[in-house]
Formats: sequence, structure tokens, C-alpha cells
Amino acid sequence: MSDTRADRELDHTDSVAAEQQYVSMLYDKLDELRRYNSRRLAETLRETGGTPQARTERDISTRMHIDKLSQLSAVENGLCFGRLDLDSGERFHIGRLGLFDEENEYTPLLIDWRAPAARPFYLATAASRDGVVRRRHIRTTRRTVTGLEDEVLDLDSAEQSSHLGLAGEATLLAALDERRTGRMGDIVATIQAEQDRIIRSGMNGVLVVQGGPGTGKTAVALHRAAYLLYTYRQQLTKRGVLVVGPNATFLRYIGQVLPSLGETGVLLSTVGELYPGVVATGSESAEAAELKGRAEMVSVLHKAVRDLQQVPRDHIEVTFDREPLSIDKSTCSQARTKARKSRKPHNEARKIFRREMFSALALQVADRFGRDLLDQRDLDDITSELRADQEVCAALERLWPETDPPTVLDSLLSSPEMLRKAARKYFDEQQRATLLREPGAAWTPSDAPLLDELAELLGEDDTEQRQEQLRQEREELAYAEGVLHIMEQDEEIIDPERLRVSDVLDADLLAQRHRTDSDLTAAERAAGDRTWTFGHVIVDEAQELSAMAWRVLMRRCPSRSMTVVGDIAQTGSAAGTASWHEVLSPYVARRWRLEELTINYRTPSEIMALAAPLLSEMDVDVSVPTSVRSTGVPPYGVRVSEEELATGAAETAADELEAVDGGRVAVLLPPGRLSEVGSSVRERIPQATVGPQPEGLETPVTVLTVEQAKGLEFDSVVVVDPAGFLEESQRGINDVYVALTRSTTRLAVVHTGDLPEPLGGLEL
Ligand SMILES: Nc1ncnc2c1ncn2[C@@H]1O[C@H](COP(=O)(O)OP(=O)(O)OP(=O)(O)O)[C@@H](O)[C@H]1O
Repeated sequence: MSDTRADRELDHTDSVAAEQQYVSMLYDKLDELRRYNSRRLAETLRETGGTPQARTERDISTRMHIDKLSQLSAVENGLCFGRLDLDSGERFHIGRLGLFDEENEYTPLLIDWRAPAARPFYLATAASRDGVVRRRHIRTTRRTVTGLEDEVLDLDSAEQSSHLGLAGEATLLAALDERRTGRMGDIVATIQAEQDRIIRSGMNGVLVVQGGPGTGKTAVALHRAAYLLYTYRQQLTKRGVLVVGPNATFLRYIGQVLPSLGETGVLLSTVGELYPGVVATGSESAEAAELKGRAEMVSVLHKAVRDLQQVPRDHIEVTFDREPLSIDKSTCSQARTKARKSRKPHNEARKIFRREMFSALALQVADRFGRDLLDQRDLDDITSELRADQEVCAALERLWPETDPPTVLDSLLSSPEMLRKAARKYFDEQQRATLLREPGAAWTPSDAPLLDELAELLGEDDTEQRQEQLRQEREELAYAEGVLHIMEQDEEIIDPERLRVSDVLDADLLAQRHRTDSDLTAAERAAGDRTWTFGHVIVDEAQELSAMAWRVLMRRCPSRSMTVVGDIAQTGSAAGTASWHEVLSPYVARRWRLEELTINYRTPSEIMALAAPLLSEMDVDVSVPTSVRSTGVPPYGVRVSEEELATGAAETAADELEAVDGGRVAVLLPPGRLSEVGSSVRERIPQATVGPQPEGLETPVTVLTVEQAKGLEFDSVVVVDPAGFLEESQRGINDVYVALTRSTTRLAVVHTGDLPEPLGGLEL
């Protein structure tokens, strides 16, 4: 055994220099590909005219080269990060994409991390080697190899391996110890076995990934999206992949991960944004949001729409052709029944109602002349005149109006009478009062699923889509500008002498070409189309979604090919869930599979020890994840008087900022404390941001509620007023748990009075 090891040590290719040579060769190859694609793109862009087919082909090829170039540019950092040495003597380098030697029968030079051949890099252990004798982690900075970590998979190492069975432990810990940038990075170089199994799990059906804080659920979900796009490229390019996150800040936080893996065909969205044309800027009470999220809202909305379909108490009299015409109850009632029986959405069934009404009214008019004297053509003429008559049309419009989701929802939520009629079976008076709001009030995130439901009940209306088209055109322009930027960067690396693409084409023109070819990616098209259905849907922080939000997602994914990621111990929203079965059973009964993640890569053991007792206070069946790191820094408490709370929090944040030395600090507090403590922190640290500001991910200190900090992480966290969390929310204990576990290194708790019982272990 020792001989083999000695042999291996003698093997000179182990050296950094030899590895550098190989890695440099890979970068040369990458540059060559960039040059090729840049040249081809410039050629295509310079071509003009030709037949429509030639133009379409050109546009497709433009898109292909642009995509390829942005993929090649995305893999620049950490192009190659691993090597596998096999029993057979073969060696494979593993990296962010596949590279081949075209002149040598396409021999693989670099294996894409998602290819089956790369799998042992993540799964092989000393006990189950899968033909691997050595796994090498290659660390690089820009194009320079800066370190190697070798794991020799033999029985000696089996005995020494860490109890958590981590692969590439030193490389993993180095990655985890890095200071946080405010943006999530990819983990391709250090994916662990339990994560790999989830990432590569088959695409069909609903897969639920339950895991405690910091277990890499978000990272796994995004890498799974990249894996599925690679493995099922054909299926998924057409319909696209949707990744749903809890809020805009979170989406910004994760926004770079997939592009850095060279994948752009994914739509990142909140549930609210899935209703095109509505921007949810309003706020509302947690109680109102909870009520709007209940499944009963389906019946309320259904009833509200039916209530729009009226019959007169007796009759309505209008004047037609200078004579009175009676629109009577029984005719209306029959027409309404017929229209409803069609089971079509309201706006489509309206056509049936009107057709029935016009023919009944035409007969009434015919009776004035004597019905027997008229033939079908005469009746048709009368019908046409009735259809053109303003007074008749206005009366029918009142009985069965054409309408759209925003109009119905706005009237419902601002009219006590309409709400009473539609909701009295489901909500008591007090609950209805909670739902009431001013007419024209700004939309809130929990309104979006209701608008979507109404769109189903009412049938399509294209006003929103027209607005969306405008938005998309703006986005395409921004995209085109981005493309030009990438190409220019590439050209700078490659050949500064050559004609630059921007010399022959500006962003406006490129956007136009891009638009006319109707060659948008599925994700781009899906963003503007409410009825788009996706090839796969990934839901992060899924525990927060209401029953109504689930309905929206299920409509977007009739194939039920979904990855649902979350932690039922972190549910903060009153509309959220504490049971995966409860939310999924209406759609897939018991046909969903559960995977669990058990290792916490974020929160050090010192902080987890404080957070863990909170779990036993919650009514959920989950276990505490095991931390991979300990920092030796114990969390600490700062006890202050009520009057000193805001300044105490600001002072602690300032201390923490100094302690993390260039890292990021979050002050997390109950919503009721946000403005008071926020002002105090800003006074003490002027560059701090308060609430979900777009620049908040970059600032050194940010003050947020727990809801706003969902899924994020910081070098240091200052939790303010834990007792306030318990007072302000039904799920306050979950909120404290989430707040404590946002930290990667340091934690302080600023409190007044005694700490809530489960936090008793905190050092003061
Ligand atoms: N295999 C890994 N290698 C390197 N870093 C990892 C790995 N797995 C997770 N991480 C890092 O751990 C941190 C936590 O991951 P992530 O945010 O995905 O966890 P989560 O389970 O979604 O957390 P939470 O539920 O608390 O929001 C991130 O910084 C992530 O990059």
C-alpha cells in the first residue's frame, strides 16, 4: 500500500506547474472558441438582404453565436476545477463546460461537471471508489493555478475521512470561509454527495427538498436547473425553466449563479410577477395576506364573478326603434343559464348570453310586425340593428359586463356589499373587514394569485399583454446592450485591432433584429405570457407559499415536473405551510418524493447550538442540520433598556462592522422596529440601507425584517428584540430561528428584559 502511495507522490504530474500547463492549454482552447464564434457572429451581422428564409436562418445563427459567446465568457473563472485519476490509468479534468480536441478524434480535454463521466468527482468515496484512485481539487485565481488538494481514495483514507463524509474538505472549507460578497456564487467545484444526488435526480414528478438552514437548498436548486437544462436540453429549451423565489432582493442575490454556469434560459420570478403587467408595490397586514392566500378564495372569486351575471328583478325597459322593448327576467334567466352551462370563462360565455338575448329580443321586435310575415333574413337584420343599438347594448352590458381581473378584484376588495355577497359563506364580518381596502389601492404580492385566478375565471384580455410587449421590447434593448458589452470584452481579450461589432451595429439595431426573428428564449417569451407553461418549475423558500400561490404555479406546470425546495421550520408567513403533504396532496396526492439535506454549510456550530433549541418549540418534524464549520467565536447578547434599544442596536452593528473587517453585517428585527432602529443605524453608519433597497446587497450594513432577509446570508448578524418577533407574529419563533441562522460567522442579540426561554444559553 505504502509503495503505491510513494509511487503516486513521485508522479511529477502532481505538481502545480504541470497542472498549470494543462489549465493554460484549456484557456487557449477557450480563447480559440471565442475567436471563432466572434468571427462568425461578426460575419453574420454584416450580411444583409436575402430571402425571408435566409434572414431567419441568419437570425437563428446570430442568436446561437451570441448564446455561445456569453456561455464562453461565463466560464472564464474557475474553468477547470478538478481531476479524476482512474484505476485504468486514465485521467479526466472536470470543469464548467466540455472542451474537446477536434484534431484528435474529439478526445475530451475537459469534462462538463454535469456529464455522467464527471459524476464520480462528487460521489466517489474511499469506501465506494467507483474506479477512482485519486480526486484532485484544482484552485485557480483568474488563469493561474493557486493550489491543489488531493484525496487518495484508499483504505487508509477511508479510516481518516471526516465523519460527515465531505469531499475535498480543505477546498470546501476555504470556499465557505470566504467573505460574503452580497451575491450568491456557484458551488460546482465543491458539490457534496447528498447534494449531487438531488441535483441529478430525474426530471419527472415533484421532488421536495427539505433541509435546515444553510444546507445548500438554494444552491442545489440552481445547480439542478443547470443540470436539467444540460441533460434534457431539447425538451427544456422549448418550454424553459422557471425558478420562483420569495422576493426581488432574493432574486437579485441568486441572479448571477445560473449565468455563471453558462445558463441563460431560466426565468427567475416571484409568484407576484407571474401575472404580467402588475407590479405589487402595496403592503397589507399579515392577516389580510393570510386570508387572501386561503384556498376558499377560489370560491369567493367564483361567486364574485357569478354575481356579475345578473337578471333584472322584473324587467328592464329600453326604447328600440322608437318603441318600448322589455328585457324581462325570464328571458335573461334562460340566456344566463345557457351561457353558464357552456362552462366557458365569463368573457367568453358573455358572447353566448348576448347571442341568446339578441335572438330573443329580435323575436320580440318581430312580433310587432307579426312574426309569421318575416323570414330568417329579416330576423338577422333586426338582430344586427339590436347589436348596433347603444341603449340595448348598455342594458345587456349591465347584466353581463365584459371585464378584466384588475377591475373585478379592485371592486371586490373595496366594496363591502360585493364582498359580503361573495364571501359571506367563507369569511365572517371581521375577516371581511380585514380584506377591505381603498378603491384603486396599490396591488400587493398576495393579490397577484387572485388576479391570476380571475384571469382563468374571466378568460383572456389582452391589455396587460400589450403593456408586457412594451416592457419586453425595453428588456430586449437592454439584452442587446449586454451582448455588445460581452462581445467587446471578448474582443478586447482576443484582438484589439479587429473591427469591433459595435462599429457596425448599435444596440437598437441588434434589439430590432433580435425582435423580428421571434427567436426569444423560452424564458423571455414566458415572462410576458400568463398562460405559458414551463418544462420544469423550481420553487425556492416554498414553505412560504399560500394555497392560492400554489394554484398559480401548478397552472404554469401541468406536467408537474417540479423541484420544491424549503424548510418547514422556517415558515414565517401566516399563509405558508408546516406540511409538504398538505400543500401538494391536492395536486399530486402522495405521488411526490422527498429528499433531505442534513449538513449546514453556512451557520457555524456555535450559532447552531443556540438556534437548535428553538426547533423543539415548533410543531414540525425536522432535524437539526450538522454544521461543517466552527469559528470559535461564541454568539453574545447585549441587554439594553427599552429607550436604549435603537442606539444599542446601532452601536452593536458598528462594533460588528469593525469585527468583520470588510465583511457584511445585517441587523434583523421585527417589522414594528424597522423605522426606529433603521434611522438610528443610519445615523451611526451613514452608508447603511434600511429595508429591501436594490443596493442593499452591496452595502456593508443592511437593516431588514426576517421576511426581507429570507434565503440571504451575512458575515455577521445582529438580531434585535427577539421577544418582539414572538409578539408580532404567530410564527415568531420560526422568524427568530431564521434570523439567527443567516450568519456565516458572528452573531449578536440585542434585547430588552429577559431573553425568551429557548435562547437562555446566550452569553451576556
Ligand atoms: N457544496 C457546497 N460547497 C460550497 N458552498 C456551499 C455548498 N453547499 C452550500 N454552500 C454554501 O452554503 C451557503 C448556504 O447555502 P444556501 O443558501 O443554498 O442554503 P439554504 O439551504 O438555501 O439556506 P436557507 O434555508 O437558510 O436559506 C451558501 O453560501 C452556499 O453557497
